[in-house]
Amino acid sequence: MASETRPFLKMNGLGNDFVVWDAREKPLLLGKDVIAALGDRENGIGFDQMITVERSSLGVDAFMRIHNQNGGEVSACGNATRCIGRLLMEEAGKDLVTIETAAGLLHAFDAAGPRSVTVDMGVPRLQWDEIPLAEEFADTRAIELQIGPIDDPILHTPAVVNMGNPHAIFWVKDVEAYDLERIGPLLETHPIFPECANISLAHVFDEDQIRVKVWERGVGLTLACGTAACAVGVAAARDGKTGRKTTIHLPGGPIGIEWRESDGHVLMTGLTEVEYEGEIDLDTLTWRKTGAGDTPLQAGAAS
Ligand SMILES: N[C@@H](CCC[C@H](N)C(=O)O)C(=O)O
Repeated sequence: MASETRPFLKMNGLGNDFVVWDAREKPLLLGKDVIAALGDRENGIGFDQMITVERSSLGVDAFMRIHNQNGGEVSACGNATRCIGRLLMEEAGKDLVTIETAAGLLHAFDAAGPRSVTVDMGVPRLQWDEIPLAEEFADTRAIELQIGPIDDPILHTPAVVNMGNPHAIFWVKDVEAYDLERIGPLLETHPIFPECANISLAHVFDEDQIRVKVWERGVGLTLACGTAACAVGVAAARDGKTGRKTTIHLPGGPIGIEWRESDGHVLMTGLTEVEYEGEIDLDTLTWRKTGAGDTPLQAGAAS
């Protein structure tokens, strides 16, 4: 029997990278172990998330399925929504598309600047049981972690926000002063988070400018996380640390966040990039590059 070869695209949003499959015509079902093997950076293609574009049962532009590098399926990915939004807009020649996700319908539209896309990520959920947390907290701006894995009082009082997925934000003096690779896994799996959580360290360094490092649930350290950027922007404004429009500076670059006053929606704007085209033999999991990606942007062209 002939082996099955499938084309894919490798993309990223500020370094948060994805393998993207088009499964609208031909479904693609991969097991957790296969996804984790493909996501492995040493022996596989290597990615933070695997994104499967499927037909929407609601009749919008597409459904986007998201798997973390460890093979677990999750509901939200901000950077991938911008990347898939760009692909669908280019394909249809439109400047606004609607993407169905497990977390709801999201609208993506062309932002000013080449390859820059804005996504309306909807309304953040802020109640303790919406995060979700394992016990009740009236105020989610700073919850008390009773069992702290780390001997540092600052790391016991995160703000928590759900942006379609759970986020905990630890306000620190300097994000560089912490070994996030060591503390990230302990905080991600803290018993207060029944579904685990994405962990951000954040500090405001100038007016409405926030430096952030993220340990992603099911992935690890990442160059950028769109939903974390949204969650940090919301947590900062809620706390009066910033206004409602912020720039979140991640290791991979800046993301613009607006927590819109009129309707409480969070708008996220940032760059997208096609790295290369590839194809994979699904029987042997051997893969190769088949085409080039975006040409580098001129210095100063990004916005
Ligand atoms: N990289 C993403 C978030 C991906 C999902 C996350 N790791 C989770 O488990 O919730 C983003 O850009 O938002």
